[in-house]
Amino acid sequence: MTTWPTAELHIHMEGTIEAGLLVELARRNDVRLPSYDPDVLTARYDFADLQSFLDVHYSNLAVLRTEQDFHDLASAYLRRAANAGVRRAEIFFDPQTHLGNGVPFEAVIGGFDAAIAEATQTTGISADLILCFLRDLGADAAMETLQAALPFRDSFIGVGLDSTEVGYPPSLFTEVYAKAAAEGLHRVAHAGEEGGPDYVLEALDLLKVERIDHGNRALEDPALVRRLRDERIPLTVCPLSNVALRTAPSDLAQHPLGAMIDAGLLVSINSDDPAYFGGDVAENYRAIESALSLDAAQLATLARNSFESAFATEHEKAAWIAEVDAELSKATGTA
Ligand SMILES: Nc1ncnc2[nH]cnc12
Ligand SMILES: [Zn+2]
Repeated sequence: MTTWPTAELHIHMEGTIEAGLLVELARRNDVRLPSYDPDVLTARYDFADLQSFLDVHYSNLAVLRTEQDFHDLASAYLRRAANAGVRRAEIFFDPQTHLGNGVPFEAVIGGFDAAIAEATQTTGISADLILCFLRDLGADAAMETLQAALPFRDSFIGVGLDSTEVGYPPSLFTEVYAKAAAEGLHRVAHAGEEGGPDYVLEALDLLKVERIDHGNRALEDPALVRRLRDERIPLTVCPLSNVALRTAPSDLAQHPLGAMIDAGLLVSINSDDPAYFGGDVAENYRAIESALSLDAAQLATLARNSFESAFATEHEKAAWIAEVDAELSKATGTA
């Protein structure tokens, strides 16, 4: 099977913490875990919904204490990503979680920045950070976080919105996103993962986002689907995440990606929190390929979509898209 060159645009750095590293960091920092056996920890990753995942996820993040920890987390992800075909990664991080754990911004950003610079040197991967606000902590906390982050403005390219969705609509964050736009930051938001199509509309109209993370429930509103198609608004879709969090049917063949492709939407394939949901981005491509019986041309379109949706230069995107085209020629024997 082909490993497609891709951009990974929906990936939470904290959600890449494999159980082995989790245990290593817990021992390093003397933090209690329910078990110190990575297999036992992984076996407990069985989620009823988004919130039940978030509870485990945030609790695990107590193991991240020092700049070295953040460096090691990012290095491990970037190495795996490069092996999974990722040429460009736009990586979410949740500073509020770490600030709440008493870790200074400098340690988080310092560790991530160093790891990204090293990975770019060794693997050629291109990567940038997107600072996410935890929507359940509210708009005032988000604004404070943005202000606290501005001294590190050069270390991230945009802002996002994640965590518990239902009950925390995008409209709450209008002012924060306006401030981010004024600072020249890109804007994305999780919407339509558990929340309805109205959350997607608010993210577009009030937050002026450039991409929607997930967006599955947009399909419930035909006028919104037409708008997403006509305006080529990217959706960063996460198939294995949706199955693991039960926001899509357990049979991947029923995943809304098929309908999104049929509707002509600008969809890309992503892993979300690969340490918890059973696969990296390449495994998401493979799972979707077999569940939806996609052919090489359709997979190449998904890969091209990911680059088209990325916050990179047109020159970089064209080079990556040429790699996809070369891979397609190889896969179809037309090289
Ligand atoms: N899938 C997801 N939805 C919302 N917040 C998240 N944080 C990490 N993964 C998330
Ligand atoms: Zn996500």
